Amino acid sequence: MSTELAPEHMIDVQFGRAEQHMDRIAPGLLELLLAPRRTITVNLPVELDDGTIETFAGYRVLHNQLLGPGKGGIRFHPEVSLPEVSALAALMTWKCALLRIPFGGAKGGIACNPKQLSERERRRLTRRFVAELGDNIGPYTDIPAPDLYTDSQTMAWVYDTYQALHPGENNLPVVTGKPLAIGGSEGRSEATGRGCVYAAERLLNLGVIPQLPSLQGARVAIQGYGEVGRVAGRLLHEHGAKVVAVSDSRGGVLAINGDRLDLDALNHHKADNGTVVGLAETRTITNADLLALDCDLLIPAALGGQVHAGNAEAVKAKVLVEGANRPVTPEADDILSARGILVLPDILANAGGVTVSYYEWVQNIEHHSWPLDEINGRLRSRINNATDRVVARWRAFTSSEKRNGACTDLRTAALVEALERLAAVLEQRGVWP
Ligand SMILES: NC(=O)C1=CN([C@@H]2O[C@H](COP(=O)(O)OP(=O)(O)OC[C@H]3O[C@@H](n4cnc5c(N)ncnc54)[C@H](OP(=O)(O)O)[C@@H]3O)[C@@H](O)[C@H]2O)C=CC1
Ligand SMILES: O=C(O)CCC(=O)C(=O)O
Repeated sequence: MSTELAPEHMIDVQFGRAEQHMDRIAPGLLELLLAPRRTITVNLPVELDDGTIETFAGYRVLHNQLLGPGKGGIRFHPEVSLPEVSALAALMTWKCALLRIPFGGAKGGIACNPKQLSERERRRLTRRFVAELGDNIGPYTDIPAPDLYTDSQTMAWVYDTYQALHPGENNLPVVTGKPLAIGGSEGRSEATGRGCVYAAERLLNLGVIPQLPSLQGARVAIQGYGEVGRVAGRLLHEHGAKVVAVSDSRGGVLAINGDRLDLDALNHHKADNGTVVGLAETRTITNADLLALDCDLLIPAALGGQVHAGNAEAVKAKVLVEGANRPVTPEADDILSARGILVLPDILANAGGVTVSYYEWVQNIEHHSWPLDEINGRLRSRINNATDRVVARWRAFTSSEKRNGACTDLRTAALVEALERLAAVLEQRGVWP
């Protein structure tokens, strides 16, 4: 892997860029906001359906608990590694601080190919992972949730395994993103895609791109057609935008004549064929083509490191909305910024998921459930508030900071906003003893 794509490089550079704007906190304490508090590696022997045993590596990183229990998803993917999970855990700390959610950051993952495992194998793998983690997760210490290639069913297995090991307690808040019947929240499965749309809408409404004042008529391309990309596409369509192209791991489709895709037909096609490729009235394109399409909004909603120094010059969108975690490298950030292309950063754009996870956690503790309208209303006001603060800080970056070469993009503004909150809490709490 090139240095540019290394997860620790991305996080270090992003953090360093924010640090240049912060003078209130001692350097030693600032480092505490970068380094993970605890990393766990477990080896998970699992019996496959054919009776053979395979051992999988699993990771859980607790990055920081300054604001509350660690919080973050569990992903299943062949490229899961400890550096990647650590970087994603740091993003969770910064995301929760930015959204003013009383959680710290954490992340987990298992290096596996979920598409080659049966449902029973994935269930055994999940149960073994939770059993190995033991008391290193808990309702008030470290709370998992869904991420790439995990879903509400996976979270039901997490809950059930933890509950079996800790009988007699209210363990519902140990994991979020559960099915509704097992203490899940209304709106959680849609929340990340919905949050992307709310953040993008607010950004445009704040007038940051005069020639694109709203989502109405905006041409959108989406990389990744899973939980995040699919929901973002549908809601953008409902807001009057035109989804012209989407992709998944097998390739992409572009509406013929640049017209909008028929999303109902697309969903049926994906359900029947396992891919978006081959939808009627479309032209097949590659993922590389999709990232370079002439459109207003580009939403990377799949893997990290997709927009990099090698392809950032080809991007033609006016705004990138980071549905995925860390899809744009720092080197690409520089290129996009120099070309006047805005990047709505992951810690804001995809924060809808953890926001509604927080609501699920509160509902579980209160033994209560809130209606969907209330959840979506709370989500919208929290995303709007965070977007307003990020844009205000971005606008306040002075010309002297720009002259001195400090990074003054939306990502840096969001990170400074998050780190200043963490730094203030760190100072108030004091360093033990
Ligand atoms: N779920 C959540 O609540 C949150 C998710 N995120 C981030 O959003 C991103 C997507 O997550 P989510 O939607 O939940 O995941 P899903 O597993 O539901 O969907 C992932 C999608 O990405 C596609 N994909 C995988 N590999 C590639 C590739 N190489 N090129 C193009 N597309 C690819 C998949 O294709 P295929 O369908 O062919 O497998 C699938 O359509 C991740 O980065 C995740 O960390 C961030 C915050 C919260
Ligand atoms: O919902 C959550 O708690 C975390 C979601 C997540 O992993 C993320 O925002 O990247």
